[in-house]
Amino acid sequence: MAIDQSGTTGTPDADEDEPEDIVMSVRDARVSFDMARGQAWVLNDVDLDVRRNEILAVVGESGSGKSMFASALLDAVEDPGRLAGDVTYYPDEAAGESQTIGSFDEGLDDSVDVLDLDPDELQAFRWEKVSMVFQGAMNSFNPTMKIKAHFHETIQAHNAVLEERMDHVRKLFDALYIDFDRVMTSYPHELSGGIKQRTLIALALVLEPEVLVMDEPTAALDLLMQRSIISMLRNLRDEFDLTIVFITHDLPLVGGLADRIAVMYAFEFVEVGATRDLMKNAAHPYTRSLLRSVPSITSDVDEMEPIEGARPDPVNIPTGCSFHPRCPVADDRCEIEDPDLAAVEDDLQAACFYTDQAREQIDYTLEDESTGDDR
Ligand SMILES: Nc1ncnc2c1ncn2[C@@H]1O[C@H](COP(=O)(O)OP(=O)(O)OP(=O)(O)O)[C@@H](O)[C@H]1O
Ligand code: NI
Repeated sequence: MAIDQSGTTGTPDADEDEPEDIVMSVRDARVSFDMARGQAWVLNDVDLDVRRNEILAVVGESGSGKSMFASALLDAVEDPGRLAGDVTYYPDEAAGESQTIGSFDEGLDDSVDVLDLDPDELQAFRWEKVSMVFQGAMNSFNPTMKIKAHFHETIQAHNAVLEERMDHVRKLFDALYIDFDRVMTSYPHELSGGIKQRTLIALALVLEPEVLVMDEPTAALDLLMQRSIISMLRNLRDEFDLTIVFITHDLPLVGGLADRIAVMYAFEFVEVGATRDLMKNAAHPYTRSLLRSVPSITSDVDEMEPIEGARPDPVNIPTGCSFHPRCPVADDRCEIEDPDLAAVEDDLQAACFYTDQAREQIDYTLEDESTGDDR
C-alpha cells in the first residue's frame, strides 16, 4: 500500500491490521535562521517516524541537516535557530509507570508533545525518555571531575536513587566492555577516545531512556573502534530494550548496524527504507550516487565517482526537487515540482519521479557486509 492519508512517511505498512509501533513521530519539522543573506532553512518540512526498538540510521553529507534533525527530536535546536512543527513521543504502554526512574511524569500514559514541554519538563525528558549523545561531546566531560562525579551529578539532578542507578551503570559498562573501577576513578584525559565515547553512551543511558539519539558517535575514532562500537550497539539495544537513532555521514558503516536508513539531502529526507532494500537497490538518484562514490576494498580508485556539483545552500535551496542540479536523470519536471516521499517497495520510499531510470542509469556495487546480509 501507499503512504497513509495523514502524509505519514517512514512507516509504509504492509499489513493494515497491524500498525507499526511508533515511539516518536516528527511532522512538518522546520528549522530556520535569519541570516544577512536571507532566511535559511536547515530543516525543510521533515516527516519521519521512529519505530520502537529499531536502530534507525540518519545519513547524509556534511551540512545536510542531520544534526538539526537529531536536535529537533529533543527540542534542542540552539538559538537563534527556530524549530516549528510537531514532535511526539509515545511512551511504551506495556512498561507503564514502573518505567519512571527520574522526575519526568508529564502525561506518561499518553503521548507527549515534545515542543510543548516547559524547561524543567524538557530537562527531565531529555535524559529519562529520549537521551542524546551530541556531536563532538567527547570533549564535554569536565576535565577537573573524575568520571564517577559526572554520573553522580546526573543521577542527583534527576532525583534518582544513587545506589540503584550505579548498579545499572555497572550493567551498562559490562555491555560496553568498560572496566568500572578503573574508569570511574579516572579523569577524562586519562581515557582513550574509544573509552570516553563509550562512557558517554553509558552516561546517556543512566536514567534508562527509551530512545538514544547519537550524533556521529564514531566520527573521531579509528576504523577498528568504530566497528567495535557498532557491534556493541546492537547488543545494547537488545539487552536494554532501546530504540537507537544513529546519525552519520558514513552510509556503508551503518549497513551492518541499522534496521532502517533515512537518507538526508538538502535538509529533508529523500529516501527511507529497510537497510537491506535500500543498500541493495536504492531508488533515489542521490542515494545511488552516494553508494557509487563509496570506496571499497576491492574497487579501483578509478571507479570512484564523487558526486558532482555544489552542496545546496540553505538560503537558496533549488526549486522543485532540490537534487535536480546534480542529478543525472532529472528533467524539466524536476526543476518545477518537488516530489514527496512515496512507496517504491513495501519498506522503501523515495522522493523522486524517476526511480526506474535512476536504477537503470546509476550503477553501484557494494560488499556484502554493507548490505546487512552478513548478520
Ligand atoms: N547558528 C547557525 N546559523 C545559521 N546556519 C546554521 C547554524 N547552525 C547550523 N547552520 C547550518 O545548518 C545546516 C545544517 O547543519 P547540520 O549541523 O544539521 O548539518 P549536519 O548534516 O549535521 O552536518 P555535519 O555532518 O557536518 O555535522 C548547515 O548548512 C549549517 O551551515
Ligand atoms: Ni552534524
